[in-house]
Amino acid sequence: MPVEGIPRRLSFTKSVPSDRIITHFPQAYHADGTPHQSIGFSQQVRDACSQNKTGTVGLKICKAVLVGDVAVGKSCLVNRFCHHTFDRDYKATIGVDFEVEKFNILNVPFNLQLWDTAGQERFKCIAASYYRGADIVLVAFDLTDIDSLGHCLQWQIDACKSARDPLVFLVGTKKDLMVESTYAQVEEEALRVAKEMNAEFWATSSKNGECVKEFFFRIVSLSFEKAMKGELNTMNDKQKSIGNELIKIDEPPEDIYEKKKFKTKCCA
Ligand SMILES: Nc1nc2c(ncn2[C@@H]2O[C@H](COP(=O)(O)OP(=O)(O)OP(=O)(O)O)[C@@H](O)[C@H]2O)c(=O)[nH]1
Repeated sequence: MPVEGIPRRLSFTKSVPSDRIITHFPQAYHADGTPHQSIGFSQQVRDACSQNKTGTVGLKICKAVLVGDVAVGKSCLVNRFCHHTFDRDYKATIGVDFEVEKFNILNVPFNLQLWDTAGQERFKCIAASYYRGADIVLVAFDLTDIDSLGHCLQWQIDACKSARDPLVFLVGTKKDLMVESTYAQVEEEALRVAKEMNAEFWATSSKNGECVKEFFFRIVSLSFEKAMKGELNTMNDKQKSIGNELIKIDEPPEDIYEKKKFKTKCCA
């Protein structure tokens, strides 16, 4: 099925499952919990996608690392999104696990590489070696454990050390275990921490799936928009430098004038 409003000529949709096609910009979880104010893909990005001027974006893999305290629910979050499963038994992650998810955004292929790291102290060294070059840092905490929220800033600092100006998200897990009144208090504190981290806040449940798909669609869409804008800037810079080269070629080099002057002088 072609995506509505998007040309048929590209058939990337075929290699991507139908539930990984993004045609609309997903909204933030909480209006006060995000540093990203845009409510849609920019016109510049939409135009580039519809004209198939996407450069190398479709070939790149966007790297996301998921960090946070032990047993906050990182692996469950990944498994809910990638495999639609939930395991109530705790199995510690040894070092790291990773998944690759293929998306189609505005008819452009976009790949997400998701690194699920171990929260246990003894694996921290191994896990940290996978932070390098991350485009996205996801810091998870357990909504029922306020201490895990308190450690998020440090997780962010550690993960961002070797990342490349990443988008940062603060994600609360196990929302199904919260009663409304307690949740409201935790959310207030989480919004404060998110602001301090310049991160976008989300609250999810891997048990019942609440907001899990929306969360991943949001991170991948923001990342796509950022990658596209970077690519368009690079393409503009290249065009400008080609333009400058042409101007240089049009103008005769200075020494031609010098030779002419010399000739005139000799003939006179
Ligand atoms: N009720 C409920 N339990 C959850 C949820 N997410 C995770 N859990 C439980 O929390 C425990 C830990 O989950 P994991 O996903 O293994 O935690 P982790 O953060 O990956 O742990 P490490 O790999 O040790 O860092 C498991 O017993 C899960 O079943 C959730 O959304 N709701």
